[in-house]
Amino acid sequence: MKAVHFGAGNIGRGFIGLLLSRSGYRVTFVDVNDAVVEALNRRRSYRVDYAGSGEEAHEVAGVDAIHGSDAQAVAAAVDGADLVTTAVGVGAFGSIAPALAEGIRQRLRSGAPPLRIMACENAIGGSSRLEQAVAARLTEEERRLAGSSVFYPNCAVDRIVPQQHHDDPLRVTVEPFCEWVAEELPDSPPSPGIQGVHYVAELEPYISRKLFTVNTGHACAAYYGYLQGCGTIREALANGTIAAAVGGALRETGALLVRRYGFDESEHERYIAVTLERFANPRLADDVVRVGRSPLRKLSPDERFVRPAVLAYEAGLATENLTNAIAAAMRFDYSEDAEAAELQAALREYGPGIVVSRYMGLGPEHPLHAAITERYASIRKEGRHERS
Ligand SMILES: NC(=O)c1ccc[n+]([C@@H]2O[C@H](COP(=O)([O-])OP(=O)(O)OC[C@H]3O[C@@H](n4cnc5c(N)ncnc54)[C@H](O)[C@@H]3O)[C@@H](O)[C@H]2O)c1
Ligand SMILES: O=P(O)(O)OC[C@@H](O)[C@@H](O)[C@H](O)[C@H](O)CO
Repeated sequence: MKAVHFGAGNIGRGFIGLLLSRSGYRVTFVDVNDAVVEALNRRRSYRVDYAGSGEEAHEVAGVDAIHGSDAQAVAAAVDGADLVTTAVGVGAFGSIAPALAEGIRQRLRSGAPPLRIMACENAIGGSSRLEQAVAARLTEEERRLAGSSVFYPNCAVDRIVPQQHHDDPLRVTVEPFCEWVAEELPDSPPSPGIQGVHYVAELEPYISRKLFTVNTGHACAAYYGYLQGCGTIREALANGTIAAAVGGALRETGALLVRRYGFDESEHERYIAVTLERFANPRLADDVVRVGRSPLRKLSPDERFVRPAVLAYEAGLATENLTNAIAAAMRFDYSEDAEAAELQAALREYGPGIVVSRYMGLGPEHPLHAAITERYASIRKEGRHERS
């Protein structure tokens, strides 16, 4: 069985590629990082280390890579694939869509069997968004044919894989925990057996629980930590005030998740406790600037802050910790992050009110708008950020 995986980065090598290989797939990575593509093709294998479980390192073998700029080769690989996955970040969908569309076009011509494309990204409806990007590059007739032979199950993937500091560009250290939940689509051929993948009929509760617990809590720790000059998430959580703010935000999203999806309250408390233990893993140095990366994406309406805050507000639940964390995120001025630079430029040029309306979709009439802008005015950067 052949899998084509877009994005040979941290989660691509440390989670998706690893599980696919363990499940018997020959994995071809597609990436735009020259050094990673060259090393994968030269060595055909890489090593995954586990931070802290006593579990032995795993050698992922039988892999190769195609450079993303070689659109013809990428399309041919998609044409010959049994499965396609991605972990490139949703911002890169526009650049992988043309070669994916060409690969699908070739499959339609050759009468290839049905194909599943799973976007393993942190996003609600990630695969559906990729489907839209690909569909925009197909003709109406191709879209009709692809509609019954190319399937895009949405996914929730969870494993903390920090920025790597190995000399070897392929070696990757991951936390032992992992979870991959995928949608079982009606009217599609049976889902492939992939070790560790849990199929569900309805993904929304799972992606919401993951994004609004793991990622909301992570982002809170990152933005407050950054403001206090912390280098890592673990360091941020050692600060009692930050830990309390993260706990407060997770109580707010927790109340929403329990109310909206019927999760058992005590089981959800356990889920939060496990999440916080994972953040504090002493063998994993996770930089606040990695976790806080791309703040405009994280502050967008369907993401980890604004969506739970709006839904909680509409349900009559507390939102104070979430709105405070949004204000902290607006102070993320890490100059090496392009979105942080854009956010700070917009704040300077238009002011916080316009930024909240434009990027978060919360107009001045929304009660959360004033809560965020008032809190933003009182939050200051206290420390100088030190990278780990
Ligand atoms: N790292 C984690 O802890 C983690 C966990 C769960 C989900 N995710 C999600 O996985 C995705 C990737 O995150 P990551 O941490 O692995 O990031 P990363 O930067 O380590 O990896 C992304 C990879 O995609 C490649 N890429 C970018 N544009 C590309 C293109 N046009 N074509 C081919 N390759 C391209 C990059 O070169 C890089 O190797 C994101 O959506 C992230 O939210 C990350
Ligand atoms: O990948 P992002 O930028 O959406 O979020 C940063 C981290 O919160 C994220 O990568 C987590 O480590 C991951 O989602 C854990 O499963």
